[in-house]
Amino acid sequence: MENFIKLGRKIVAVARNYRKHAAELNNPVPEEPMIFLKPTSSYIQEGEAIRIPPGCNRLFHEVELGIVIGKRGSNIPYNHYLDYVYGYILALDMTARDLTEVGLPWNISKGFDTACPVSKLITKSALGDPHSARLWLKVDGIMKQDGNTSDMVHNIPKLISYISQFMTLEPGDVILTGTPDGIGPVIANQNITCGINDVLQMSFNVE
Ligand SMILES: CC(=O)CC(=O)C(=O)O
Ligand SMILES: [Mg+2]
Repeated sequence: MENFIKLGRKIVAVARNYRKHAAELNNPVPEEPMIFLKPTSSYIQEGEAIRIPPGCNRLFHEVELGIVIGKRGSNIPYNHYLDYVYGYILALDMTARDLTEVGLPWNISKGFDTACPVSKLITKSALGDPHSARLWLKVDGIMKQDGNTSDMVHNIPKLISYISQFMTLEPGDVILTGTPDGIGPVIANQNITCGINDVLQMSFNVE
């Protein structure tokens, strides 16, 4: 499972899961988790660059905690969620915001090649409490996002139990848990560095 990318399973992403982020976009906070999919062809790892998709003039960063699923399951009970978590990753849900604003679906605006930069796997023990993890992101060294997973509207057991009512979760699937506030634009030749607690940092250039 260290190599969740090679397994090529699905990326399930959660939208508007932090109140301040929903507010910065003037969006309502959904009562139930709001889910979309990103294709696994959008994965990149450190050493690869983020590429601005054709027609995009407002590419935005979103730093997120990702959950890597370790066991197949559907209708997973809330209290059993941890049995299905293999580990975690730090991820970017890169978003072509001008394409998102054209309307739904978000397949291209959030699914273009390079739209999902990810870290290597973080073990459960290395992360500690996933509901108390600092997520931060800097663009060219300037802090833009500085949030904490304690502010998630729908927590990890809720996300796993909710999603698995509709989609069987499989080993290697990744759930992106939504972004805290502070999202903003990046342009070519800028650098994004982000981190989670003192556990891990990663860095990507925009091409
Ligand atoms: C509209 C969005 O970008 C929603 C999203 O991806 C989020 O993390 O919130
Ligand atoms: Mg997102």
